[in-house]
This record gives sequence, C-alpha cells and structure tokens, in this order.
Amino acid sequence: MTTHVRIVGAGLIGTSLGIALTGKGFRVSLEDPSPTAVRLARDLRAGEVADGHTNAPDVVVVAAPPDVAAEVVVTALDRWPGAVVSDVASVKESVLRAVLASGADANRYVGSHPMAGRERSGAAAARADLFEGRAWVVVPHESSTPAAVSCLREIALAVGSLVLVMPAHEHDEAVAAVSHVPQLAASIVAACLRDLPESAVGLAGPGLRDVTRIAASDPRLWTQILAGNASAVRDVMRLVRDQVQAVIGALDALVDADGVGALGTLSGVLEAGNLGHARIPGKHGAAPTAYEVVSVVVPDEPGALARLLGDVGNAGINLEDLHLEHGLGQAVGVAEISVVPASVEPLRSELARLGWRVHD
Ligand SMILES: NC(=O)C1=CN([C@@H]2O[C@H](COP(=O)(O)OP(=O)(O)OC[C@H]3O[C@@H](n4cnc5c(N)ncnc54)[C@H](O)[C@@H]3O)[C@@H](O)[C@H]2O)C=CC1
Ligand SMILES: O=C(O)C(=O)Cc1ccc(O)cc1
Repeated sequence: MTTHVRIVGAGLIGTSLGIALTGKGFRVSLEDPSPTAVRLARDLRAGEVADGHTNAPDVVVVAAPPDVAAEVVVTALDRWPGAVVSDVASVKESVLRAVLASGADANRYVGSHPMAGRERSGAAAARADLFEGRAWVVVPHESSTPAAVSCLREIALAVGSLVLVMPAHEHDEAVAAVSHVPQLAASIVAACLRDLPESAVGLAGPGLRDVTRIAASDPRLWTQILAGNASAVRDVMRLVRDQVQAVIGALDALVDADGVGALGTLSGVLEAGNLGHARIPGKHGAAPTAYEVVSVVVPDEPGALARLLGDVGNAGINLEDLHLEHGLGQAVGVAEISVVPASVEPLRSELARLGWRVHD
C-alpha cells in the first residue's frame, strides 16, 4: 500500500522532503499557511496541495519553524487520530516537552531531525537530493510506539539518509556543538567584515568563504533555534569564550609584554583545532552528491555569461550550480560552474578549445 505523507510547512525542508518522497513512490500532500509557498512546492513536484477533501495521511511530518513546531504537532495528533506524527525542527527537547505537556496522544509522536539543510529558506531553495548521504536523527521518547519509530526510519531511509536514533537531550547537546555554535561562529566572524573598506574585503579568498558560508542563513530561523537550545549552546559558547580569552591573553603578551608563553598558547589553540577538524566525518552512509567546480574567466561584457552557459549546454554537460566571483575593480569575473566529477575534464577541455580561460 502506498504510504500517504502529509507535510505541514512547505519551505526548504518540507519541499525538499516532498520532492524526494514523491520520487520514491510515496503519496505526498502539502499544506502551509502561505498559499504561495504550497503552490510553489506543488509546482516543484513536492506533492499535491491538501484541501478539505484530501483523505487522512498515514504519517504527518511537520516542517514548520521551531517556535511553532510543537503546536503544529499537537494539532496534527488531534486532527488525524490514526497517523504517526513527526517534526523536523532543529531542536528536540523543547518540542518534546511541549507535546508531552499538551495531553495529546504522544505515543504516535516521534521527533526527527535531518542533518541537512542550506543557508537559504523557502520552497524555491528546495533540493531533491538534500538528504542523500546525510545523517537523519530519529528522536523517540519513552512512550513512542515501535511502529512510529520504524515509520520515521522508513522515511529517512527512503530519501537516502543514514538513520541515527538518539534521545532528545543527547541530540540537543550534540547539535549545539556541531551545528548551532558553528552557526554563531560563522555569523560572528562575518560580522567583523561589515565595516571593512572594500579594499580589504576584496582580498578575501576561499578560506573566508568556507568559514562564513552559513553566515548567510536566515536570522529568524536561527534566532528560534538558538533560543530553543539555549542551555546546551551556552555551555559550548563558554568553551569558545575560554579559547578566545586565551588567544587575547597571548596577543596581549606579544603586543604589550615580553610574550613569554604566547606562542605556545597560540600554537596550542591551532593544534587543538587540527584535532577537532580531523574528527569531522566525511560521507555518512551513502555517498552524497558531490560536485566539483570548474572556474572560468568571464569578460565583464554583455552576453558573455549567456555565451558561456550556452557552451556548457552544447557540450552536453549538466550544470548543477553556478556562482559568480567578481574580481575587484577588474573587467572580468570568474564563473564557478559545479558539475558531477565525471564531467570536469570533458568540460574543461571543451571550454578551453572554445577559447575560454579555464582555471585549475
Ligand atoms: N534550514 C535548514 O537548514 C534546516 C531546517 N530544519 C528545520 O526544519 C524546519 C523548517 O525549516 P526551513 O524549511 O528551513 O524553513 P522555511 O522558512 O524554508 O519554511 C518554513 C515553512 O513553514 C511555514 N509555516 C510557518 N508557520 C507555520 C505553521 N504554523 N504551520 C505550518 N507551516 C508554517 C512557512 O510558511 C514556511 O513555508 C525548522 O523547524 C528547522 O529548524 C532542519 C534541518 C535543516
Ligand atoms: O549547511 C550545513 O552544513 C548544515 O548542516 C545545515 C543545517 C542547518 C540546520 C540544521 O538543523 C541542520 C543542518
């Protein structure tokens, strides 16, 4: 029998999930307070728009913002007494507490959290392959039924994720360190760039982009996430503060005193960073869709980019993503074209043959 999944909240995560599940043969119905969001999600093939005639779902996945997730879960448990209900909010304990306190039939509730996202919100940013090869945490509570847990496992596996099962408090502590504090760190570093003169920002290389990519994330969503995991985030931020204080102390010693011990402190911080970085896992389970970038110099003149994209298409190569770098004060830009690894060499040689300047 085809499983009918109702997705409540047709933004980035809800629409991506809808597209992925539809592709795997699930029936998906969608709802969202925003009619535009839900229609866009439908147009992106994330499922049908639910209305008063749509029959009851087997599973409900709430993909609404974290501050309303519990309320929407409780409403869903009441609305569909036969359905398993989950949510994908980035924080789990606060949602679980509110669901348990509501008096709703929480046995059919199991939390979840796909560790996959983007720094953009909304249905338009949805990706069919968003969850492939990524961890998906299933977060049961004491009275979640085994059927509810296996239902969520089935959904996560169907979209290509690796399932991890964890209690809510353990999940929240883990994501404080691997997701929520990194978001703050990226935002804090990027905020230091705000008032820099153009001449200084123009020196930026890929390292700065790597460190600050997620600083482009939605502040409304992240304010809710940080507030929803305040205790665990505070604990990790205290460790960050201790490191920052140690670095400032070492720099003070170099600038204002004899600097004794300062180099050891700086080196210790950097070496500890090496050790932490080495622990970041690569692929989770199935291979994620990894793209490689071909960088091409584009003259800053009308039609040049269109010509380049035409040449990529004529070479029979699928462009997966495109980013434009503008050289400061130069009459050229660099187009970073993302393609599957097997297309890198054919694309490079074809573009070079056509006269484009292709970078390593
Ligand atoms: N953005 C990310 O990278 C990730 C987000 N999440 C979680 O997924 C959930 C959704 O996040 P995004 O898709 O990024 O946000 P989004 O802003 O792209 O989409 C949220 C959608 O929920 C709708 N919505 C607002 N209030 C609602 C309500 N009361 N009932 C139903 N729908 C409502 C909005 O109209 C919007 O379409 C959040 O709880 C977030 O913590 C989880 C993993 C990654
Ligand atoms: O972009 C990344 O690297 C992410 O890991 C995105 C992300 C954002 C929020 C989440 O709750 C989970 C994952």
